Amino acid sequence: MNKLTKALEECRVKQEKAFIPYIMAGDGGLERLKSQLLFLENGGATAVELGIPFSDPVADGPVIQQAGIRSLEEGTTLKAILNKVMEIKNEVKIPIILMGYSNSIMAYGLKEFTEDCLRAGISGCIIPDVPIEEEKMFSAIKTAGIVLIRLVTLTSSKERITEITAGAEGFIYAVTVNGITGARDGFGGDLGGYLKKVKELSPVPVLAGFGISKPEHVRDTTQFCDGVIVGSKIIECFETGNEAQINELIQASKDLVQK
Ligand SMILES: O=P(O)(O)OC[C@@H](O)[C@@H](O)c1c[nH]c2ccccc12
Repeated sequence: MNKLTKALEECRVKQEKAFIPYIMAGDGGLERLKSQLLFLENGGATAVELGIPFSDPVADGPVIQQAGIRSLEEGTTLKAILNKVMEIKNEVKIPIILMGYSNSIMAYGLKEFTEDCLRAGISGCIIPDVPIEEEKMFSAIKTAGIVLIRLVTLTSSKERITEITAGAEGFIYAVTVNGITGARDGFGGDLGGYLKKVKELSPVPVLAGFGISKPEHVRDTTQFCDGVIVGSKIIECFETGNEAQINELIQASKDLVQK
């Protein structure tokens, strides 16, 4: 079974919510990657979403854009990221999901990308600018047993959510805001209703992401779904040396909540 799917299944059995932190590969240099991944693994994260820095990141807010710029200035390339993951894969056990825009993968070459991902033990990919209609172009990734994570948004209709969740693998990424990534104080609208709707339709776990930055956000959202993804806040904590706050966020996902 795919390592990510297995980790999510273990959360379900333990009645815990999944917690997936996002970090930008190469932010602070790729030498930092191993210690960051091990810190997150030891803190109890379920998996890690590892960002590929890109010059034109359409969905990224200021914190992630800046992290991407720092990483590019370090000279980080997708090749170097995959080589680094390959090098540390026996020490880092946590499933890794690569997150990047389609251009980076196309430029690398799909076949070579898939082979290198397999060698590096990558469990999943998130390619947010690829709608399901174009997923076929990336089917080599799926065929290799690496899950392609699909996203739904607040503006997706019930019909669209039904199409997206049918045949979904790994988990469904339920975007919780209309906008770009970044910490926010709270969420508008009927977030609970939206997450419940996605959960009802999805055959795989549903994880909420975008704007989650406080333990109460984690608790508020996980009442209605199977876990969370936190990016900007994690990047900020690593940058300011406030790692304790990362552990608090992860712990919030382990507080048992009644569904
Ligand atoms: O940073 P936030 O608001 O906590 O959101 C998670 C997000 O950063 C991460 O999953 C992500 C980074 N870039 C993306 C682009 C599209 C979808 C998701 C992402």
